[in-house]
Amino acid sequence: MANKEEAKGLAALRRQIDQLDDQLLELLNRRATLAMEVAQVKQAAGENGTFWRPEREAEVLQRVMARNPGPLDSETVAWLFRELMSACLALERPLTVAYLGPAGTFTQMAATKHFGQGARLTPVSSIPEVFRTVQAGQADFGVVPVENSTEGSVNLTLDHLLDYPLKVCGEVQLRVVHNLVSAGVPLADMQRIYVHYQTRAQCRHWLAEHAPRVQLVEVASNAEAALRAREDAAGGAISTAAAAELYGLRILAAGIEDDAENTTRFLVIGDLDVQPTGRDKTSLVLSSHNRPGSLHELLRPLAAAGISMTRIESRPARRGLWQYVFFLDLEGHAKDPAVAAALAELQEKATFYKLLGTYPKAVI
Ligand SMILES: O=C(O)C(=O)C[C@]1(C(=O)O)C=C[C@@H](O)C=C1
Repeated sequence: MANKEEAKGLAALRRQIDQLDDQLLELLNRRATLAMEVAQVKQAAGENGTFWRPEREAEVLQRVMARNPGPLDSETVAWLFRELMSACLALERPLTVAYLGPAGTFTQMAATKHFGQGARLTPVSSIPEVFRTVQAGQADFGVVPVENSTEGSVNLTLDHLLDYPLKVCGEVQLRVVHNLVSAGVPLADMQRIYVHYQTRAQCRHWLAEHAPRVQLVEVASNAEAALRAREDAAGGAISTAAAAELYGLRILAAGIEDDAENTTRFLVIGDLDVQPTGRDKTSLVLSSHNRPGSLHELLRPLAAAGISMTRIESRPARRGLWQYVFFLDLEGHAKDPAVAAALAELQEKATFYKLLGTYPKAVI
């Protein structure tokens, strides 16, 4: 009897869900039709580049997160709307995105997080290759890792930002979870672990405690580590859960990164000027005279204008001995009047100055 009642209750609820789904379907397609009209407006205005508008997407996400009454949490709502916009954009004009592959890397996860499932993602073999592919017009945008909360900067990305005329059009933050995986061999019998150098550094303590005598073999990416372990009956890998699933490996230990907050920040690179949203960041690179106090003096306009610097990183300039360039991230958009004035002053004082990009802060 109770079961019959339960079935009746369930059927009634499901009828209501079906009704709402019909309404949602209608609304989703009405929204998609509007996005197609937006495409016509862009075309009529003579736009022939990408139709992607990161500032508008950030605004939509912030708006729905702020208005979300629950019980869905705001991050989930933002994920849903990200996918919705991705699907709408694919109807306007599909977007192509090159990322540091192979499939199953954190960079792929970051690219999907930022562009959604509607974008056509292409794995390429290295960070320089991402830059080259975008510069050659073979992809609209590229996604590369730039810094990790445990391990610091990805120098190859910084050096290429300096060398290429591409712009930073966005940032993506991703919680990075590492796993010990294998095709079957348990840790006790493992002779080798394939691991990317950044990952190795992020799991240093775990490896010292759990695998002190296992040989560590360095590979070019987290996904390659999984691929190598698949071919090696005595080898394991540290890799992503996505790569383990993709390549048919077992997860032996999950979440083995030393810092439970371990996060990587990625940059979107391309040839697009992104408009202000009110919650933006600006990235630039500069150098100063090699004199005591000159860096302090160079950065004074920022402090004077109350602009907060979220990051500063020095790298050898690779021209001249002990010459350095400084990578800076600031709060605000380069078009915000206070930021624009401070940047003009910086540019005047610096011996070298390059604006890398000005873009919305990561929303999710
Ligand atoms: O507003 C636009 O410019 C659109 O193209 C519409 C839309 C959306 O679906 O809301 C789609 C893609 C853009 O990246 C931003 C927003």
